[in-house]
Amino acid sequence: MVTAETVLEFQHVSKRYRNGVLGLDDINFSVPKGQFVAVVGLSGAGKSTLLNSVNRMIEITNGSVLVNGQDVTKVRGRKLRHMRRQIGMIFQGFNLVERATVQKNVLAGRTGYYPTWKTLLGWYSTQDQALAVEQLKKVNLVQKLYQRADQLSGGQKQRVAIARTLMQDPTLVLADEPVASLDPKTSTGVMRDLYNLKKYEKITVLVNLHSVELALKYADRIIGLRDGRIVYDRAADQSNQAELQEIYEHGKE
Ligand SMILES: Nc1ncnc2c1ncn2[C@@H]1O[C@H](COP(=O)(O)OP(=O)(O)OP(=O)(O)O)[C@@H](O)[C@H]1O
Repeated sequence: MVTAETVLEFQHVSKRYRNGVLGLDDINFSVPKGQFVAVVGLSGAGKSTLLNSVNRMIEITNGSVLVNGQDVTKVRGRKLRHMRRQIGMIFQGFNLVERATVQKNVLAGRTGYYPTWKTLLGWYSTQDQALAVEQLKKVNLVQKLYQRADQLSGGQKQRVAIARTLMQDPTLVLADEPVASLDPKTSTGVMRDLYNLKKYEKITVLVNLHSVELALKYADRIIGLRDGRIVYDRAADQSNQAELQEIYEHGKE
């Protein structure tokens, strides 16, 4: 049921790819405001398909996805652009403009608020430039403001991506394997920054993770996928490693 506090809701969502593969098979769940959800499962279980169906990077074939009560499958044009502003995305590969400065990369998060010609010319208000500094402070990277992105470590790049997302002022952040290419210590730092989005900004976070250990450590709730279906959905503090292991058994692989 959708309440005023529900940020994300999947209602009977299925996705069949053109080759016949059922990426998602009747997915139902809702996420209240400020919850940190980890989605775990084997490679090919449907985690990316699930995440990408929220901001319409893929089109679902059945059901509805609601963000803040609005059915994302029904919005077009300006409304779609507006809806996408509410959804921040964090990727495994960071998706920064490597040759641009940290400042430019963070300001790019504001793109949805400007006409395209202004962003192409790099015209951002002084207010937004100050905001970029504020966001970088939150991820402890303000000292890198004028450094080029390609000079940063993987962990620093992901934190720039988090600051960029904050510029959007999102209500929901989706992170697809955000720490998959980082070492364990750096991963912990990035996970903590994601956790802080929930803690200090009350942002709802949905993160695809390979690591059950990280899911148990940072998430409020763990959703397990297998062959496109939800096979596990429980609070993290009521979960244990042995039960979670079940998600990884009996799969196709
Ligand atoms: N564009 C596509 N066309 C056809 N089938 C696809 C496509 N993308 C994904 N699939 C299939 O859909 C299923 C779910 O894939 P998905 O990438 O969502 O899984 P995942 O859990 O994110 O895996 P990984 O961790 O490897 O990214 C898999 O069987 C996959 O092969």
